[in-house]
Amino acid sequence: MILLDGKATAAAIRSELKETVAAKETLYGRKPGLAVILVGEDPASQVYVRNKERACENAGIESLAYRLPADVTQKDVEDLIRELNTRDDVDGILLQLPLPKGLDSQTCLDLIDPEKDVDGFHPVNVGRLALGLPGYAPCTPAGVIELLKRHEITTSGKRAVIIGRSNIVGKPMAMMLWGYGDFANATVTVAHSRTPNLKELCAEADILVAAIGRPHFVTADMVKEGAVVIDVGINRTDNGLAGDCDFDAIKDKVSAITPVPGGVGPMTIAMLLVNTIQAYERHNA
Ligand SMILES: Nc1nc2c(c(=O)[nH]1)N[C@@H](CN(C=O)c1ccc(C(=O)N[C@@H](CCC(=O)O)C(=O)O)cc1)CN2
Ligand SMILES: [Mg+2]
Repeated sequence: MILLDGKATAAAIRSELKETVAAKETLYGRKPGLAVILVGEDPASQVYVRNKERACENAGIESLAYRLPADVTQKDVEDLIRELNTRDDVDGILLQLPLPKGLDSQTCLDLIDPEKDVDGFHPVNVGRLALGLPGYAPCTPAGVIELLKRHEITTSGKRAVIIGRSNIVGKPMAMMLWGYGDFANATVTVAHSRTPNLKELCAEADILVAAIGRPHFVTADMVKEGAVVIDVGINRTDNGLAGDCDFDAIKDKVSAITPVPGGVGPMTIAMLLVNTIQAYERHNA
């Protein structure tokens, strides 16, 4: 069994990026800039934003954090995005999700300049991904692809099952597994809470991606012998962080598996840096 160590892989990517940034900074005369908007006090979001700021700092990216109170108006968030769109020192803009109740995240995401949309959530970038055009891919599924690539796991001709159909993970993951650059060509099924015979379906998967948000949902009987299992779940339980997969029960059955923590999560942040540097290069082109 190969442990798909996202923490180590992300660290390797981050150190490669640090060199790229140092070289580009000399060329362009300024550091890349990432604006991060965090609204409210959600504890998990605070952790992720802090980790993003730290990762930026280590890579030589200027991070500009905007921490807004939970009772901020929709208009104030929108005005901030409009201002960041015009700023020359800001290459990437990200709005940490979820937003507190009462704020409309899609309206905010729609306002982000697609060229600065390093999360890949703007409809233009979603469309570009669907069409196989250059753009920004969402960081979590992009991190999964990068983790597979760096472990020389191919997907061509394989059967992939994704559990979960979110805009952040399930939908873009499907698009990327069936065709993303020179990678992919999997046959993809997107399953969800109303999929009949879910266990049997999952048990046919060569690649199983769990992104359903339920601790230890994927049990040994749902996993094919020798499958590659990608656990995207990060569930906070009384016993600490738990993935969507029952790691201990399935680890001896699989050929490769991501741990939680230390799997897909750190890759998400590494891919955010990749997208930000890409935005910086395009901005300076
Ligand atoms: N604007 C965005 N919002 C959200 C995204 C996103 O990509 N863009 N994804 C998730 C949260 N997320 C990044 O924002 C994220 C989640 C988890 C991790 C991570 O490194 N997890 C660690 C565990 C850390 C912990 O919780 O203690 C791990 O898995 O090892 C990074 C980023 C939703 N919102
Ligand atoms: Mg991200």
